[in-house]
Amino acid sequence: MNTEQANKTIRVGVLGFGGLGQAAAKLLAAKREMILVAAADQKGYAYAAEGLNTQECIATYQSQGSVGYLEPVGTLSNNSIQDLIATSQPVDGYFLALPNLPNDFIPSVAKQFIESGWRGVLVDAIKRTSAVEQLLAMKEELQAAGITYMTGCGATPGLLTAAAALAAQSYAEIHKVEITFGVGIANWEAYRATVREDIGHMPGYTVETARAMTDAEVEALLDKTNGVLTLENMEHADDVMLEVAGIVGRDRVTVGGVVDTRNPKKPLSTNVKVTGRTFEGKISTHTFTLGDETSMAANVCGPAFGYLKAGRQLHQRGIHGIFTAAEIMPQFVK
Ligand SMILES: NC(=O)c1ccc[n+]([C@@H]2O[C@H](COP(=O)([O-])OP(=O)(O)OC[C@H]3O[C@@H](n4cnc5c(N)ncnc54)[C@H](O)[C@@H]3O)[C@@H](O)[C@H]2O)c1
Repeated sequence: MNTEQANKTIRVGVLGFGGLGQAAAKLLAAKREMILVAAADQKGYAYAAEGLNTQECIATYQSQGSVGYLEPVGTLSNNSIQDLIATSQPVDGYFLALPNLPNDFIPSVAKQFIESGWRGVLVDAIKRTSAVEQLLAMKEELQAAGITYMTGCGATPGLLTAAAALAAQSYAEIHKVEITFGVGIANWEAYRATVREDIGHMPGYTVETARAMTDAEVEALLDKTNGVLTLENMEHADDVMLEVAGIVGRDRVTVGGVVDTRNPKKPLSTNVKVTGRTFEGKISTHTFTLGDETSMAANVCGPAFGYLKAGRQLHQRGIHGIFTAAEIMPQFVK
């Protein structure tokens, strides 16, 4: 890499190295414009200015439980995010692939960044309306800290919310936005936080009860449903994001889906339907459907880095604060 390329390359960190964090690292390995320099999990972190070796990070995490064991670039720590930020190593932007358990965990990580004096781009794929609302309320603090924060930038919320914002342009009035997702994963342990957070949306469960469940209790619940979770009327941030973007009131946005935790095949095609009235008075529905061959990981991590690139451009123009996936176009990462 020559000096000019090195200056243009965006140095990225991934916080959380579970299902999505590892997928993010794999995705970045094939990119030229971004390089993975930092990764953190619950027990440690790794940093390499010239770029981390994705295979080694994944192998170390899977065999020893933390990237902190990676020689010679890893450090074990029970306060990995705080310690990583404190090393003052240059990182332009972070993807927060962390569990949002409890429901204010990711906002509390954003606060750590604000207090540290670090300046750059943060991207999350957070799902709950109330969590995005906590972050939106931090707008002025983020602005003052020189941070450009992109929230709700995964698949849903994220790619599908952005598709709804685009589809809405045909209409004079939007009547409803309906998001239906199908997720197929081979085993629930690959995406523990995602599955636990989904259980938190089921009748009779909350974020707290889902968080407190042991692995055996999660298994027992999944045994009863043959591994399938059916989710309806979820508290999903697509609603507040489309409302804040001025597109449609949150009461007109619904999100639900089916997650099969025992089969990588999607149980149904993920789609968003946007119904409205055109200026000529015609009622119509646009439908945007994701290809069944694309995985949840591809549909979350691709947009997350697309929004990180867009956030970087805003940051370089001195535009700080917080933006959602419904307000900004992601930039394709080469
Ligand atoms: N918007 C979307 O479309 C979308 C889709 C799927 C998942 N998600 C979200 O992505 C997030 C990650 O999900 P996952 O299934 O990959 O999680 P996971 O459970 O597989 O991995 C979580 C990782 O975070 C690390 N971690 C936990 N606490 C930590 C701490 N205090 N400090 C540092 N690291 C810590 C763990 O060690 C682990 O590496 C979840 O919040 C999920 O809801 C969003």
